[in-house]
Amino acid sequence: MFSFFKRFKGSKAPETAQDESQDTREAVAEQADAPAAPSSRATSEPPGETASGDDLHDLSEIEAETVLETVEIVPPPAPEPAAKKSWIDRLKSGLSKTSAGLTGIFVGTKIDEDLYEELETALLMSDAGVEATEHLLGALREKVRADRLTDPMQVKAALRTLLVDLLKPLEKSLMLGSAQPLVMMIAGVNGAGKTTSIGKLAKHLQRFDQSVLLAAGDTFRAAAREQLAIWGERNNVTVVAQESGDPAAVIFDAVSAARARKIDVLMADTAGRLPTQLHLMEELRKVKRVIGKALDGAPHEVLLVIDANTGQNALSQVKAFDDALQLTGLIVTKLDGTAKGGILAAIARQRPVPVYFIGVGEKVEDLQPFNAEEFTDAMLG
Ligand SMILES: Nc1nc2c(ncn2[C@@H]2O[C@H](COP(=O)(O)OP(=O)(O)OP(=O)(O)O)[C@@H](O)[C@H]2O)c(=O)[nH]1
Repeated sequence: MFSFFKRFKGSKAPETAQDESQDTREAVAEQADAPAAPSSRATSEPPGETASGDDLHDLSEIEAETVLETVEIVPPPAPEPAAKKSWIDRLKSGLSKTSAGLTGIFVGTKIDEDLYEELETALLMSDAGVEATEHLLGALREKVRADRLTDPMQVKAALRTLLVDLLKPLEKSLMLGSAQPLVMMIAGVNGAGKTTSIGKLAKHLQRFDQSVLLAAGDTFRAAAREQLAIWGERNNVTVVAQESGDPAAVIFDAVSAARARKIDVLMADTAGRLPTQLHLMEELRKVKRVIGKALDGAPHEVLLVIDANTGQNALSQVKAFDDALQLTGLIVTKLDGTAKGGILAAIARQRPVPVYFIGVGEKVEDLQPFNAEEFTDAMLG
């Protein structure tokens, strides 16, 4: 069982350190009026004690010296009653277009060049890309030889192992509690699913007793701001928004508000943009810099949302946004109804940025943590 999120666990900080941290918070809060002013103190905050989750870890048991360890917290919450199908079922049906090309290959056949050729075509059609496809086929041929496999279903099992090995490094749980607020900046091209994913994630975080604040950093599209504001109202999540202006200023204000209100997680939406729009990419870099001025060490997470339908183009997006922003994670949306689920193999091979969540639909429970084994099983049928 994998965890939905992980919680950062550190020692109960000594009183003095807490006081210092408070001073630091106040000092930086004062800078909120001057967004351009450089941070005068480079103190990183000790992990804040979150109001929630105390039932899971008794902090008093932790030794005085700083011990940093990660702890798996509760598994994904039970799906809402309306969601009849389990996550695995939904993942499988979501990925059915991707798996359609791969599942039949191993049935009623023998291990020969035709089998490898068919597999190569299917992997390329799933947008796994040339590099990952060559890597998988080369390793598979080697394994068939070394293990003297004779049954095509054994070859399928070997492929499963290789695919899991390839995808495993992408598996990572989002860590909560390493900072308060934990600041997450979310970027992506237009329509990738940023705003919707932020909404879903906010709901998940609330279920884990995390207080959430949203920053409507998409100042470009009024409708996007309104979409987030309406969503926030309905779900009792505060949204910091401004009529117009600089996204960096909006997000700076939001970070200050999150600090003042002792919010657990701040998610900052940004306007969609193409990596080729260099001035807009520069704007994103500025947003990131300004967040760092509002809070040392922030943003703690820089997430890129990619639409799986865009296949190999999504890989280019990962590379470009990673070069510009040093991404910490990905959210891969719209895996339902795409035949291009193999794109995760391409990402694993060419730019292995961790995949925190995958989306297979529009409902809250359709966004879940990425698990390499589950994903491989759904992909191979
Ligand atoms: N089928 C499906 N649709 C999704 C998924 N994730 C998001 N969507 C839909 O994709 C559309 C675009 O989502 P948004 O969240 O508005 O995308 P955005 O990146 O914020 O778009 P911009 O604000 O234009 O940059 C919406 O209709 C969402 O419901 C998913 O996993 N599966």
